[in-house]
Amino acid sequence: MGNAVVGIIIISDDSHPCFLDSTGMMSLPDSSAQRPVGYLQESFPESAAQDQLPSLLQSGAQTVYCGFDPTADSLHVGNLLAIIGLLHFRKAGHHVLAVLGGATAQIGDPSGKTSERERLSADVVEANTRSIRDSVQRIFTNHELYFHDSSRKLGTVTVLNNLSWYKDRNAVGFLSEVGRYFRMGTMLSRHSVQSRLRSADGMSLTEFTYQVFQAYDFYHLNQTYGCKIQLGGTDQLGNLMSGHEFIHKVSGEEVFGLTVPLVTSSVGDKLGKTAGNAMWLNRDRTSPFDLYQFFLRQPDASVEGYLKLFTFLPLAEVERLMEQQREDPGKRLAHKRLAAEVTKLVHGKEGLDSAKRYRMVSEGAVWINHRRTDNPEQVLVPKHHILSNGLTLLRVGKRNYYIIKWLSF
Ligand SMILES: N[C@@H](Cc1ccc(O)cc1)C(=O)O
Repeated sequence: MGNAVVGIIIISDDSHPCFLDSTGMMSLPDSSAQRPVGYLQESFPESAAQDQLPSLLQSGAQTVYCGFDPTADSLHVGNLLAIIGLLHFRKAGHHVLAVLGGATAQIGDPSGKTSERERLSADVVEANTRSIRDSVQRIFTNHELYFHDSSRKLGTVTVLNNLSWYKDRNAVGFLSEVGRYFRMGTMLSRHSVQSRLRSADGMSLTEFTYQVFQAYDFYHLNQTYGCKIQLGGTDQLGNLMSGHEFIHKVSGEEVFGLTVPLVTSSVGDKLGKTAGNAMWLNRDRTSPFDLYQFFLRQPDASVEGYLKLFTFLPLAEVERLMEQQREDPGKRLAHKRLAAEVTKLVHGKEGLDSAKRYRMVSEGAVWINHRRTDNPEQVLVPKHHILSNGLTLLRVGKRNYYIIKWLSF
């Protein structure tokens, strides 16, 4: 299977998801609220793109899942697109499962990695899982609060940890029951395996078995929640295929895998991972201000695409913004809107407000003790900014003066 877009799913605002073909043609007559954004890159099986999947989605509320391995204590901007994918499904009335890989993070997914990552202890994974669970839940709540039209019924959200269905299993039972459905030839043919086998370090048995666990997760969710659709980044295609084949062999049921595109910057870097500086979704790693600035700084050529992918703005609104941007590019209205929408989704209204407050600082609209400052990291550092009389003079913009009286200094 190549990288061609084989089908683009549109999850409309009116609870009637419809399917697009690769030319972007929509199959539902009322297109006003829909977003032909090329959201889903590939579907598996490929043939399902045109008919089985659209009819499944239109037959009633489905359960869709996406997994995230807690290999760090925060997700990053690259994961956001998959979360937004789940949110689109939810918006269209489908139920979504966000699976945190408390078990799979201990195995380590070789997909898209050039070398094996260091083993993570169960304790570290558990702490990471807690932190990621909080932020994923916050994003779902922010979406509900700020981006959802309450007249429409949202699907449910369930956050799960795959450790819960592995912790009581033993290795002998698992291999004896599940392992025999997996054929070595097929497993070896996966791109993630092939590329690693060719590398100098090769691949451990632990990593090699990763696809079995992700396939079993899909099976478990299919049995427990009737889940028939798994969403993942493009590097997940092999794991999605393993799940599809496994479920088909065990139960004869047809399930589907969908991938969201890997977003790269205009110079081809993975978005948010430039020069090793990941843009994290947890605010103690990347502040709302830095996240806001990151989107504000995106090149002009990317902003329209990002507005479609990372925000829930109706397409007509995106077009209007781009029109205004073309009329007065210096105002960077489209960038500001993009930055605001993403910051609000990730950090809520309070996070956005704090990002904007700091923006005033970085634009040089803040004076401390008559000195203009433009570094948000250096605003009100007690050692530097408290005058000998225990006061600090603060000016924000042209007219807002404040006297801060410090109770202890
Ligand atoms: N393998 C996925 C995460 C994942 C984990 C468990 C799953 O069941 C599904 C997906 C990734 O690395 O992005």
